Amino acid sequence: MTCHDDPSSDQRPLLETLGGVEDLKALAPEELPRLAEEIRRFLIEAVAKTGGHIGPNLGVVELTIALHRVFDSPDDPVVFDTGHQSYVHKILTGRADRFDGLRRRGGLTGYPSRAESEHDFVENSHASTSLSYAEGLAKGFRLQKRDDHVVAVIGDGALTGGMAWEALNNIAGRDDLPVVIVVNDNGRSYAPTVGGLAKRLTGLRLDPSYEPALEKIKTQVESIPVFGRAAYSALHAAKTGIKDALSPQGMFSDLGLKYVGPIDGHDLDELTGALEKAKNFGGPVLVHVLTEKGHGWPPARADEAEQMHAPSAAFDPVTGEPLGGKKVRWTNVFSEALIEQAEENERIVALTAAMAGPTGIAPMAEKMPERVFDVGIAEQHATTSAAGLALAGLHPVVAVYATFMNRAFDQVLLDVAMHRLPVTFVLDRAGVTGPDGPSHYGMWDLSVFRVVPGLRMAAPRDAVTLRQELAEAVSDDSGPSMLRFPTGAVVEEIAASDQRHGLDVLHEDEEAKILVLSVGAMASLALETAQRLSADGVKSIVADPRWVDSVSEDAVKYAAEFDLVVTVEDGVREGGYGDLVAAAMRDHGVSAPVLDFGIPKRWIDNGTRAEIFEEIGMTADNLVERISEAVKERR
Ligand SMILES: Cc1ncc(C[n+]2csc(CCOP(=O)(O)OP(=O)(O)O)c2C)c(N)n1
Ligand SMILES: CC(=O)[C@@H](O)[C@H](O)COP(=O)(O)O
Ligand SMILES: [Mg+2]
Repeated sequence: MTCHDDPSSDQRPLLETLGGVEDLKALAPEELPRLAEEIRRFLIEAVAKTGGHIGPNLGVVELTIALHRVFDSPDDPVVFDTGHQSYVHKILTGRADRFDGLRRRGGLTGYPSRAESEHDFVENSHASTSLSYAEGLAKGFRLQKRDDHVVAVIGDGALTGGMAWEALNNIAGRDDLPVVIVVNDNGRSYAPTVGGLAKRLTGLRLDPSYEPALEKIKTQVESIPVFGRAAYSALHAAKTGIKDALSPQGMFSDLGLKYVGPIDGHDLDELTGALEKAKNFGGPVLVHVLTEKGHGWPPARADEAEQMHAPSAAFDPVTGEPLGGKKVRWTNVFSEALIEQAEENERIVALTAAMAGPTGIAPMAEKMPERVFDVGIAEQHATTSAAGLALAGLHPVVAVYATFMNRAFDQVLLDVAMHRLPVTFVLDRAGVTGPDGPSHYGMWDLSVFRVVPGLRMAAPRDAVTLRQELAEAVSDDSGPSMLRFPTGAVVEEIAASDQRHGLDVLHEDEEAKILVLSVGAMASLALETAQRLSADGVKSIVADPRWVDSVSEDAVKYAAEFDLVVTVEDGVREGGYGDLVAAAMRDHGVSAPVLDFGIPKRWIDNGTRAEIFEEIGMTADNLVERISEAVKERR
């Protein structure tokens, strides 16, 4: 343990002296601003190499320092909502030396990880869950007569998710729960947070009667020689108390929640005072902390669109500019195609759950602001609001990441499909994504949504089919439709040589005895496999079904002409397209075996998309080997 009595005694970077939270608690208060500065510099240098959530984490440096000095993690669990802002927490809990592998296979994950540390609790990267975890933990502590606290750090964006309010209702219903809710209010999700809640929070943040008054007091009092700081910290307590009285906190206190704030989330003294107060309150309390996303780093602050929320690749540590070339991504093609469709059809409107930029909706919002709706991080509401828009005679397009669509299954099934409403869902990041880990893989949609009666599902294989299938979807008003495509760069065209039995033929050997059905972007892998098989004298046809929610009788009869049917999909194998084809063939008495390649039903650690495909055998080497074996067995 390094002596911290006299900060000047040890000029080593403080960060290097921190082995864990105990070392942090041993630091003198006057050393903390230097530590915060070191952490900021460390974050920028480290995340610039790997990509990651630099903006959100620069915003919680002081907050996380204060949290770990006031509370006793892990006895007092600190639960981070969404978890993308937990890098500082990882640094302070002894993992600074592992950031060179951030978000990389075998390295530090970009979210809390129980395998990494006893200080980590929630690994799910989906927003708005933290308060429910905290409420459950606190009830468990009460039952076990534990007198520890539970701290939940939830962003203003995550607070727009309905589940957070379900939890708040329960937390506020019991005044004995030792829950400290820290609302990390930076006014942003990616873009500025939307809705009445956001307006209310902004009102509190921008309360003119408070900010300048505070600034004046701070400057005048702190300038008093010798006693200035002591006098100011004494005023702090009084000010926070006065704040409670002055600023109308109806929104939370009406719920029965004790409200503390708003607190300057970059003022360590103020934060510490407020968190100490919350810790000693003895019941559920909400601390409203005002922070800036990207705080302390001009390139992040200057990024109007997203304040460098989540640069997925390396960037220049000085300018923040992305390194590496720009490629045309699936999202870009969708973004342009949506505008083309919307310009031709004024009934088309678009909805996003706080991700207009990442899902490609933003350009349409620029051009047609009255026809684009950002509902906050609220996919369930987005879905049923779209049902309402459809009932009003419009054709809504709901753009979400495939993994986040999971939570709106009931709304898709009953609020949209049972009413046969013309809503088109566009699922970006479908299949294996990579660095964000298993809760971000869009691997369940093909299995989960294909059981929805009347929902048509398309999986485009390239930019051309994305445009075509989006046009087909938004012009079909007979019921709902869903398109899904992966993250990353897109191939402009994988041309079909023929169309037969509702299939696009992409590759055809003469006298082929194997039919390979590839779903969406898996066409490239299927073609590489077929070419390798062909060279070995194993003849096949590769075909793309385009619409993957059903298999026509015509297509099944065609499959009966082959000795072996192979399916390849970027989705969980259980209940996927391969199962659908096998069932359709059984139903029609077609006996050819089906060899189905999909993502195994297990939690797969993060990595690049290629690393994960290698791990699960979604490679031409493995497909060639497995198909060749199957052919040999049939001889
Ligand atoms: C259910 C769900 N929808 C969308 C996302 C994508 N997402 C990740 S972070 C984020 C913004 C979070 O905003 P906030 O909670 O305010 O945290 P901040 O980044 O501002 O600290 C979003 C929309 C998600 N993780 N989960
Ligand atoms: C935390 C979160 O859910 C998003 O920020 C996500 O990390 C973005 O993923 P992409 O990098 O694929 O857009
Ligand atoms: Mg926010």
